[in-house]
Amino acid sequence: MSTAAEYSVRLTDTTLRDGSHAMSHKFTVGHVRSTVRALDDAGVKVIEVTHGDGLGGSSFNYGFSLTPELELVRAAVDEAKQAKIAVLMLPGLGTIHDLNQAHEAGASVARIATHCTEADISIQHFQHARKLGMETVGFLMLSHRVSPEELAKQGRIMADAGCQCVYVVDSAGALILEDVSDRVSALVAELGSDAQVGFHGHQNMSFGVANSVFAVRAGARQIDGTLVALGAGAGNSPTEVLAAAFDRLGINTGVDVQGLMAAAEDVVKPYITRMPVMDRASIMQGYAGVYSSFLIHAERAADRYGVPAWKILEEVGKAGYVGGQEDMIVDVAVQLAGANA
Ligand SMILES: CC[C@H](O)CC(=O)C(=O)O
Ligand SMILES: [Mn+2]
Repeated sequence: MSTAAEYSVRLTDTTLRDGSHAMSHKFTVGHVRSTVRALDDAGVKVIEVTHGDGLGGSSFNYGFSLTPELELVRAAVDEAKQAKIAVLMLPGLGTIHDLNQAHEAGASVARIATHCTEADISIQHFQHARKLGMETVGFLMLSHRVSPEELAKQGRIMADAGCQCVYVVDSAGALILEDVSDRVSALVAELGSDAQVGFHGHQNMSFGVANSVFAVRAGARQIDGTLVALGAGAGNSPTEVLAAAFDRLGINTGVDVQGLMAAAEDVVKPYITRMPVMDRASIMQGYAGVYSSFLIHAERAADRYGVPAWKILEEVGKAGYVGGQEDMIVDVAVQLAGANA
């Protein structure tokens, strides 16, 4: 293992994508411009801007965006002086057509996300993004659901398709320390120089930053965060804390730590309508291994059917539902309400 001073890591900020879940997809062009300006000035190299569920996510099932996402992407591209603008896409929810439009709007990084056992559905999207000249990142979501060895095999599928960095995505905030480093190490061993490895953490059990340190020490070279932890579930690893902690550990990120603290405090905090919190429902997501973006859906179902959100999420965890099965949350709530009656 190398010493901390040898590490160099690229931070990707996804306040304007994962944070969209916590904002009920109500970002405005003004939010995007002020956030991109602050992140760009602080030296963050990649800024993700999309509906919380990726390109094409604005829908009845996932929640409608207040502002069309291409308008937000264009504003971000216009505002950024040095940062690349990234978009996220889940094959099936978004299509190649959406990717083309995002590219035309100026996005230069394509982040393609699949469930951790379904990497094969991303092949044509990586191939296409590379043809467009975009940088590519692969998201293996709910990474806690499979062993490090299985995750590495899925990463190999993405890398062979043209993915340049495969992420261990802790969508449920369920991974704890060595759970992360074991997965990152397995991917690093499998991918070698074919692709980098990244880590995307959630705070449901408060491990986002510590897990990111473990990821870096195991060889991850791209790390995600959001300002003020704004994101699904109890939120993401806070970018400003990642920057400060990495700086103290001698992990080079090239960002302005004070600038990010100011961005969090003065730019993002004032517009947050719902602060990410570790409460019974979000902690249950980490504990039971439930997709973080299910939180708001579970809270709505809880209000409607009179059963606690944490209980719905506990049952959703037992059932093992994955992203895309949001409608099953209502089903679980109805069952619980029926059992209570
Ligand atoms: C839209 C997919 C999801 O929110 C991606 C992600 O950030 C995660 O799985 O944590
Ligand atoms: Mn996330």
